[in-house]
This record gives sequence, structure tokens and C-alpha cells, in this order.
Amino acid sequence: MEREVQRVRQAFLSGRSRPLRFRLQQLEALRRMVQEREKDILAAIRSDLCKSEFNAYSQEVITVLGEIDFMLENLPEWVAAKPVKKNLLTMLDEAYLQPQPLGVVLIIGAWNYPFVLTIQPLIGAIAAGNAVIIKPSELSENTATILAKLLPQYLDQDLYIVINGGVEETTELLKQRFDHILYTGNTAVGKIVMEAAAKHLTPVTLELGGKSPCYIDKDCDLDIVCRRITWGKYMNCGQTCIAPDYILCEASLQNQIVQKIKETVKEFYGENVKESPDYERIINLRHFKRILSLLEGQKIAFGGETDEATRYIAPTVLTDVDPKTKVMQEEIFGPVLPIVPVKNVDEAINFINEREKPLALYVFSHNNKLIKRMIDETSSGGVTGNDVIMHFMLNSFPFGGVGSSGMGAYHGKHSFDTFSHQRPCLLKSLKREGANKLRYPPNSQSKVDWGKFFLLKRFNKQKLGLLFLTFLGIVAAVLVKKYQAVLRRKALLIFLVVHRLRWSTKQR
Ligand SMILES: NC(=O)C1=CN([C@@H]2O[C@H](COP(=O)(O)OP(=O)(O)OC[C@H]3O[C@@H](n4cnc5c(N)ncnc54)[C@H](O)[C@@H]3O)[C@@H](O)[C@H]2O)C=CC1
Ligand SMILES: CCCCCCC(=O)O
Repeated sequence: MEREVQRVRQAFLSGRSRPLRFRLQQLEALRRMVQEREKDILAAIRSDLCKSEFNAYSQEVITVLGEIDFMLENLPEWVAAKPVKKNLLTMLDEAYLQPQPLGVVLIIGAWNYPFVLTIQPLIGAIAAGNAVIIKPSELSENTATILAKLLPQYLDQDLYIVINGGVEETTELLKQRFDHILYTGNTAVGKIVMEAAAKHLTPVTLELGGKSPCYIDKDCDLDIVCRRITWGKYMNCGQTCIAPDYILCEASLQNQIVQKIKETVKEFYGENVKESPDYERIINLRHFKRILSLLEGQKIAFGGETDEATRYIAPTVLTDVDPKTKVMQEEIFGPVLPIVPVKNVDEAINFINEREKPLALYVFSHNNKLIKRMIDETSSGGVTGNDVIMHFMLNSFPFGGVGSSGMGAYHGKHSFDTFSHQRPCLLKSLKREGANKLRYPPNSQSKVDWGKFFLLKRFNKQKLGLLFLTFLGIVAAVLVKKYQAVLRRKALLIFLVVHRLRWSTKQR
């Protein structure tokens, strides 16, 4: 492991990942890989999550292709040095921010969207000029295998490598020194990653999970609301980090919501959900059993059918859920949707604020003021009003959590920034040493006053007058120099006129 990381670091130190042209070439090669090997990639995702080609393409491949195109289009502008505003002290200097790669980046992917959650951070890390070690999740083993096979065929083999394996390998990998780690997965492992990173003072981006609430106000169109929630909750069999985890609403809305979700499930997946090509399966038996255990003691208003052999869990809704029960204590990450009755929006806001900050928050209402209030009075990684999931799709948004749902963010320019160091560069001249005397010892009140003037813009009247006089002197000197000949002629003329006048007066 150590040798592998060293190999990648040596490749980074060769400097070849830095030129813009190289980065663009690698991103184009990655796009070619996705296009030419699309069938293999879709097949791997299918084997891992029982996902149809249509779903895998629209949930994973499109996002990756869109992100590559976005990078290719904008990277030339992003890599350029950006001049910054200057102050009086640096007025005559060159001051700019130069984005630079961090070095060797470790990307630890999750299994639920095994392609996009591994490749999208990789795109950002390449764009920023880094070398990368990719550790796909061992739970989505088919995607992990295809990534290890394909990436070296298209990308620089020393700069970007895939290391596969389980907890043991990840633990070993985390002992190495990296310049940044981006981890996607559960909060408990997030802490392990951060602890390991701290030993080397490695900065981390943690894309974690949590329970994303969904508040439904009574003032809204429940048909539309339930269609949107059904889509976001049961997509990928509920194994989506920003899926609505539970619903908060007034008790009187519960039955209608259950009825409408039931109708939508039928509309989306047919009479027999099990037969639907659009409905996925739970990743493994451990997670299947974990989700089943969340149903114990609950009132199942709809769904609840399971099949261990195929790890099938039907779209399920629970009503009148007690917040103290297990299903409300941990992230569900499966197709189970609890409804927790609340009296009103105030209670909903309190409910959310009493818990860990979620990765996403959803609020449905015709009343925009209520939506804005919910946004103002709560905190979460991201928010979508009157829909679910959709803020993930806009790459001008940073994607990430807050508090226990994560730290840092990526997507689009935010990925580039996450994997870059914005290096402040100040270039001075070796001339104009006179002005520097102000900061050299011995110090004095007068120097402090000048410092106040230059840096704090605290004007001392006397100093200001002096400065103004100096300024006038400079202007006069410049003018005199520039118009020396003209001034000489003018002065001669004035002298002659004055002389002539005095002579005329004397004559009279
Ligand atoms: N914020 C986000 O973008 C996303 C967050 N998630 C969250 O991820 C979670 C689901 O993923 P997981 O089951 O955690 O995925 P997982 O079990 O595949 O773990 C993720 C990665 O952590 C590594 N890992 C696991 N245990 C480890 C240990 N003890 N020491 C070191 N490394 C270890 C694995 O090798 C894997 O690469 C959910 O909580 C979900 O909300 C999932 C997708 C996106
Ligand atoms: C189509 C939605 C993809 C979401 C991927 C990240 C997640 O797990 O929420």
C-alpha cells in the first residue's frame, strides 16, 4: 500500500498532472471511457443494485458526462490566476490568486450510486491537477471491479490508480499521508476517516448521511407532492443519501398521503412492484435485515412485503410513528417512509432543530413565506422547496452536508475549489525602498500613524494635509517636467508683459 501511494506521489511530483492541456486530455479520455464502455458500466451497476440500464444511465452516467462537459468548458477560466483588490500598501505591486493542485488525493466511494459517487469527485480532482487514489466501495463489488479494469486503460496509470478491498485495505490506506481525502459514506466511518487524516493534518471532505426531513404543509396540492416524494423516496430502493427520510405533517393529512403514495407507486411500478424493471433491490443481506428491524412494532399503512432471497422490500409507508422508536433514531436508507404527525409548522421546526443537522430538507407548500421561514429557522446541507433530490442536479450548487451530515462540498466549480489551494501571490519590485522604511525598525508613533493611514485608512488631519501637499508637489513636479518648454515660453511672455506694463506706467 505504502509503495502504491509513493508511486502516485512520484508521478505527481513529476509535474505532469499540472498543465491545463494535460488535465483536459485526461478528462476527455475519461469521457471516452464512459461513452465507449457504457455497456460494461451499466452491467456492473445492474449486478450490484439490480438497476435497469435506463435508471443507471439517467441516475449515474448522465451526471458524470454532464460534469465532465462542464469542467472542459470552464476549466481554462478557473485555472487562470485571478487578480485581487489591492490596498494602499500594495498599490504598485502585482497581487493575484493562483489555484494550485493539493497533491495526492484519496477518494473513498460509497456503494449506493457506486459510479457517480466515485467518478464525480475524481473529475474534480483531475481538473484541479491532482494525482488520485480511488477506493470504491467493496459493497458494490462489480462496479469496483470494472473501475479498476477500465480507468487504467484510459487515464495516466501512475497518476490515477484504483485500490480495491474492504475495511482492512481502507484502514491500511488511511495510515498513509494524503493531501486531501474525500469520503462518502456513513457518519461513523466518517469519524474514523477524520481521525486518521488528523494524524497527518490532512484536510477532509466528508459526504455523510442522516435523516432528511420532509414537511408537508396542509396548503398544497397533495397529488403532486406525493408523486414527487414517491419518486425521490423509492428511487434506488430508498438507498439515496438525500432521499426524504421521513414526513412531518398534521395528523389529518396522513391518510390522504398514504392513499396518494399508494396510487403513485402503482402508476410508477405497476400492480406488482417486484416485477418492475424500475425498482431496485437492497445492496446486501446485512442492510436488508437492518431495514426489516426498523419495521418492528410499527403501523404499516402500506407496503411491508419482503423477500429475503432477492433482498426485495416493497415501497412502505408507516403512520403515527413515535419519534422515540428505532426507525426515527437512525438513517433508514431503504424504502420505508415513516409519517410523524406534528401540530403545525412551529412543531415541525422544533422537531428538526432538536435533531442532528440533516443532509437535505424538503418542504412542500403553496405558501412561499412558510417555505422561506422553514429555510431561515432550520439548518441542513441543502434544501429543495416543493420537490425532492433536485438540488443535487444543479452543479452550480455546492453539494455537501453540515454538522453531522458532513463537511466540505463538491460538484462543478466547488469540486475544483475543494481540490485546489488558492495560493496568494504578491510580486513586489526591488525599487521604491524609501516607502518600506515605514515598516523597518526602529518604530515610532509617526510610523504607527502612517500604518494606520495606509492600512486602516484612519486619517490624521495633519498627516492628510502633509500627504495632500506631497501629492500637489508631485503633480506640480510632473507638470513642470512635462511642460517645461511651454512654461519657459509662458514665463518669458509674462515677464515681458509685466516689464512692458511697468515701463508704460513709468512713461506716463
Ligand atoms: N453525502 C453523500 O453524498 C452521500 C452519503 N451517503 C451515506 O453513506 C451511507 C451509506 O454508505 P455506507 O454503508 O457507509 O458505505 P460503505 O459501507 O460502502 O462505506 C463507504 C466506504 O467506507 C469504507 N469503510 C467502511 N467501513 C470502514 C472502516 N471501519 N474503516 C475504514 N473504512 C471503512 C468502505 O471501504 C467504503 O469504501 C449512508 O449513511 C448515506 O447517507 C451515501 C451516498 C452519498
Ligand atoms: C439521481 C440522484 C443521485 C443522488 C446520488 C447521491 C445520493 O446518494 O443522494
